[in-house]
Amino acid sequence: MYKVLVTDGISHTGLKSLLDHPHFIVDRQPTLNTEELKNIIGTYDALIVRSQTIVTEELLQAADRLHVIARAGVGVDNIDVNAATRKGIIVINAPGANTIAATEHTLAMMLALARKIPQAHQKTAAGEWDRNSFKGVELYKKTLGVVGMGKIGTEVAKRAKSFGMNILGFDPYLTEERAKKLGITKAGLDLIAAESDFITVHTPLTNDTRGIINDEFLAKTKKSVRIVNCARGGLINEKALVRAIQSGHVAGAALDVFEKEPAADPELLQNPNIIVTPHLGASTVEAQEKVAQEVSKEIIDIFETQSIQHAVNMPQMSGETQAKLQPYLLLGDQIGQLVIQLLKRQAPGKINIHYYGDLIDEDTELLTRTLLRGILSYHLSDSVNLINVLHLLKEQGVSYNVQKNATNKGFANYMELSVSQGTETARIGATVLNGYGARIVKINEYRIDVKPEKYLLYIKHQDVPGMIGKVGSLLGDYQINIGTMQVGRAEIGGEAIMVLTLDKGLGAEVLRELTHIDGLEEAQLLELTNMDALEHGREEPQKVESI
Ligand SMILES: NC(=O)c1ccc[n+]([C@@H]2O[C@H](COP(=O)([O-])OP(=O)(O)OC[C@H]3O[C@@H](n4cnc5c(N)ncnc54)[C@H](O)[C@@H]3O)[C@@H](O)[C@H]2O)c1
Ligand SMILES: O=C(O)CC[C@@H](O)C(=O)O
Repeated sequence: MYKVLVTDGISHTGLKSLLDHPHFIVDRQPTLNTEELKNIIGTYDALIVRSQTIVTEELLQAADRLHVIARAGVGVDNIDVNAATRKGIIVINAPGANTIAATEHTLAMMLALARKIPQAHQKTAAGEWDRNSFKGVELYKKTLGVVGMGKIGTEVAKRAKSFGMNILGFDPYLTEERAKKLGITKAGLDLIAAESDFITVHTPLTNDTRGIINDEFLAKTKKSVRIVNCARGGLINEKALVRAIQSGHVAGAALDVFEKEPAADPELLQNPNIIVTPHLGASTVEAQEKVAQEVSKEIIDIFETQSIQHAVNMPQMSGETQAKLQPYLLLGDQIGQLVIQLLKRQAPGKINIHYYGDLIDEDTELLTRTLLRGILSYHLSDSVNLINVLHLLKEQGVSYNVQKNATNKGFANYMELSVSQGTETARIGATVLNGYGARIVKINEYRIDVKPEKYLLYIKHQDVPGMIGKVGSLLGDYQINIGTMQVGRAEIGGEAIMVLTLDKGLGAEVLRELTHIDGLEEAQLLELTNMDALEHGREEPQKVESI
């Protein structure tokens, strides 16, 4: 059973798939304080939060079992993602599930700002019939500057166009072609400042975007500009905004998000030209159901099938790419494990990965992480996973290099992994053969054809007659059944290797006896101890013996 802790107000209906699932226990605790959360987090496998719960490094230190943190929404700025990554915890979100809600809230705020609706409502509700103080402005034929043309920015732009607005869009990823298709103008920040009657921000809060609307920017804006922020507090420098409104340069602002939440600054909250909502952008029945549904489904997928779609600390890939890469991922983990054993269990110093043939057209980042995890897992066991593997490599001072090559090395797809320490290098080449499955086709400089199995006996020997018989007979004496046997040699009569798949493992005694055979130089049992786990998603510690 997996235990899931749900903090913050998350839609009950949206959590249904988790609540009904026989493998999950869901615990809803929306009112925990930091200390209470820290005291109980150690017993949970997954945590679902909205924006209120702050997931700090300190909290994560107590999260011994935590495998997934799910943000039922988009922004993950309430989660210390780096600390989660270091701990190997997957952080997922639900991008897109609240796009429409946030878009509609932005438009509602823009219209309310233009027509002073909250101010008019307040006075009218208080019994005053004032038809003179609330003359607004129209959106029609006005220019809207959209900073951040991602999902929400784009939807806002589309809807604002239907009001007859001219749209200027700024986003490093906005191409001329997409701008043209949307019927908007691709602009820089300076043009947005100079031309816009309304400006709305829709970027995440990053080092680059913090204070993107500041004194300097506001000084370049048109007089009477109106500003909307339904993205993240901190994108607008609040002090600068208040100054610009007080001076009469900026006509007003509509804010759903604040530098500090809950917002308390009276200069903002009591300013007659600023309208505010308490971070309600995503607060619709539909959006809340959808974010909860999406993260629930993904949590089930992660624990039940290891498929991850929306991790913010993992490479993203489509389901189609994931399905295509699946056989390579399994093989990648296996050759990662084997290559480090071939290096005689030394810690890796340098790792080289080469992809050839069909693989060069795929997004191989996840495959690379899988290979690297296979290597590191020998020494670090299950503390290494696809999330923290790059961090751990860096921490261990291990460098890795990935190259893609269009030549096919005789196979439709081929990957080669080499690991070095000092002057020693171990190398494995592998492929997935259409209709036949995974094969190891190279070990060091020797060509071979071996299907990866749980127990592989690797023997280095002189290429002399009788060697196969002697090895077979000794293993027979110990009741060790041989599944397959493959030999590879560089030249007749020179050095050669033999790789046998065995039905069971063998101990140091057998290995020692093998090395007593004349002409047999080295015998090593290579063991893939997580074969079952790889297929079913659990990992077990590894054990290897060699002589
Ligand atoms: N108020 C709410 O309740 C609410 C609800 C949903 C989302 N949000 C917030 O809205 C924002 C946008 O969400 P989204 O789903 O559209 O995200 P998104 O990732 O689809 O889009 C963000 C866009 O910002 C762009 N960007 C990044 N840095 C930039 C920069 N320096 N200048 C210009 N553009 C830059 C990116 O290229 C990207 O296209 C996020 O901050 C999100 O957290 C708020
Ligand atoms: O959970 C919320 O209500 C806030 C959501 C929003 O800020 C987001 O980034 O998705």
